[in-house]
Amino acid sequence: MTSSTNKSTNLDSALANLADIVDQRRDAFKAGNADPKVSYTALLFSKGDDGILKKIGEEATEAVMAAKDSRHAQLAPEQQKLLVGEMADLWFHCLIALSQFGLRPEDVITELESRLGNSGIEEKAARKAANPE
Ligand SMILES: N=c1c2ncn([C@@H]3O[C@H](COP(=O)(O)OP(=O)(O)OP(=O)(O)O)[C@@H](O)[C@H]3O)c2ncn1[C@@H]1O[C@H](COP(=O)(O)O)[C@@H](O)[C@H]1O
Repeated sequence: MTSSTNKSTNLDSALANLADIVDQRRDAFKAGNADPKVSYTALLFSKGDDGILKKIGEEATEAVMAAKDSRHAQLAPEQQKLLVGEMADLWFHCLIALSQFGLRPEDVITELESRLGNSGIEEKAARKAANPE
């Protein structure tokens, strides 16, 4: 597996390039120029909000199950490979959802970057204090 000190790919550009393909498929599908029988991406867009969001739930569950399997197998390489595959499926379907809602992975990266250095514990405590139930 790739370590954080051995980054062979540019994460930003990899996600942006895939999002470009997804957006192109979305626009082509809307224009009647992408066939859901040929393009899996077009097939997802043909299912609309509910179909796309349902798929994220399914892929998230598959990723959780793969992670449990990998832990059970003490992170054996074959199980780790399956887990990476399931996480890739989940990320891909998240890109489809972002596209469906007119958003980009850059929006998510900007949000994550804005949180850098902010303690999650402190952020949650401040939110609770501002909105006590
Ligand atoms: N990155 C992906 C990608 N990742 C996953 N998938 C598809 O997502 C689906 C995963 O869903 P499932 O888990 O339900 O698949 P499954 O396990 O085969 O099905 P089940 O047995 O669980 O029912 C599979 O059909 C995968 O092929 C993807 N399909 C497309 N892409 C990218 O999107 C581009 C455009 O794809 P098309 O629109 O199909 O041309 C491709 O060139 C790729 O770069």
